[in-house]
Amino acid sequence: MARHASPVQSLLVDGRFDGDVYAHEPLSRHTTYRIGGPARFFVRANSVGALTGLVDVCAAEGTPWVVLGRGSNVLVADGGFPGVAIALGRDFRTLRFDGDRFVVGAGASLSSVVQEAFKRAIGGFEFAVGTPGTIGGALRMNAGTADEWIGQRVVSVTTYRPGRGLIRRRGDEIAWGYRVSSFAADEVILECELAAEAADPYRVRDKMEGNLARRKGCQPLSEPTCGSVFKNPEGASAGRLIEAAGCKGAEVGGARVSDVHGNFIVNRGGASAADVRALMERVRAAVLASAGIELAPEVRLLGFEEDFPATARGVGDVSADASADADADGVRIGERGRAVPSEANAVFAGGVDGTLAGERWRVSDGEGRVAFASEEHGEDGRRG
Ligand SMILES: NC(=O)C1=CN([C@@H]2O[C@H](COP(=O)(O)OP(=O)(O)OC[C@H]3O[C@@H](n4cnc5c(N)ncnc54)[C@H](OP(=O)(O)O)[C@@H]3O)[C@@H](O)[C@H]2O)C=CC1
Ligand SMILES: C=C(O[C@H]1[C@H](O)[C@@H](CO)O[C@H](OP(=O)(O)OP(=O)(O)OC[C@H]2O[C@@H](n3ccc(=O)[nH]c3=O)[C@H](O)[C@@H]2O)[C@@H]1NC(C)=O)C(=O)O
Repeated sequence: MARHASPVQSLLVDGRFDGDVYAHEPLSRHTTYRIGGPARFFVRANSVGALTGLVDVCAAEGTPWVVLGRGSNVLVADGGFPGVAIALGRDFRTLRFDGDRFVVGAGASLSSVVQEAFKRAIGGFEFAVGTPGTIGGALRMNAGTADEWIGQRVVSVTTYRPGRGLIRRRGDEIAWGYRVSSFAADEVILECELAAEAADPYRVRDKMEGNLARRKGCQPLSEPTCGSVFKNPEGASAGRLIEAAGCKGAEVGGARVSDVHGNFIVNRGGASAADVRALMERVRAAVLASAGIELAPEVRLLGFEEDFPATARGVGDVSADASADADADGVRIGERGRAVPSEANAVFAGGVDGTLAGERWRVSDGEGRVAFASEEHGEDGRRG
């Protein structure tokens, strides 16, 4: 080990760290856009202990870190990300049916839940058919359509926040808005329970087939994209505005505004992040000029030095975004439950036992700090 290794490096090069560690890993390998420069470290954390130990060390050391799902809604800068990009491995990929609910690890794919619901004739997940990404990403973004979103199905979510520990909230204690939720910026979603209600299997199948056919008809699903680039402005459609502004087919380098759907920018092969970003700016300016509407990005930008203009309010800070929206627009968020300070929701504080990622664990003190009762993994996530 290098003499001057930082605590983060020491942890990651330790052979007992429960996960896979890649130094200078190109994030283009981990995004659906196939775009993005290297992360200083790309880490697949396989257990709760490994994950919490890692984010604690990053937070203490001031090393930037981010949690990625399938990279389906992110544009990573060509220069990469100078910190630790964390993906959720083994223990976070679980999916269990528990009578009236699914218990799902945040690293499981959204589509695995949709398929399991289909097999068991459970309704309420048909809207997500064909939607990429993990459950963690879906909860963070409150994935969905205009009428249905994942937050509606949430019974509870368990998260980890450095300095606060494990937090479990009921679904109605979380603010769910349009493509936004009230989790704090440094909160990692670990696991959730989703309501599973029996439904007519034929209706489930028909609804899924209808949604998939509609999506195939109007989205460039076979090309590398990040899904919708911009959020729909209140009462309007970003795709329609972009088409009306004459931007369909516009290109910068290898990036092109899809001919199929105006709100998709496709990587035609070899597009750089700078190409996509420049095209986003061009589209934003064109819509502002033609319709007087400022489009805000739905895609998350990672590793860029300058914020995209419309993200100036709380970049990457969904909780700031959500509470601001909740105040400004009680209909979209407020009526579905306001965010409650996380301290009030640390239901496991005080030593209450629970299960997480299939292991028994408990919280050791009233501060919400975690200590694992698990025999398999120690407190710092290293194999015993
Ligand atoms: N309808 C559609 O066709 C499409 C929908 N999508 C949706 O976009 C979302 C992207 O999912 P995915 O590819 O997994 O995510 P990404 O890898 O794209 O990550 C996007 C952001 O999600 C947050 N995130 C991901 N996992 C976690 C976690 N466990 N805990 C906390 N935050 C997390 C991070 O936000 P932060 O930076 O704030 O930490 C991250 O920057 C999904 O909801 C997907 O369904 C994406 C493309 C198309
Ligand atoms: C793709 C994503 O989510 C999608 C999700 O798949 C679909 C499924 O209902 O609904 C949203 O798209 P959307 O609002 O663009 O839905 P669409 O039905 O395709 O378009 C809305 C309206 O705009 C029109 N439209 C769309 C594109 C276009 O180039 N021109 C146009 O006129 C359509 O004809 C339709 O009347 C989500 N996008 C946003 C920003 O909310 C994503 O999150 O990444």
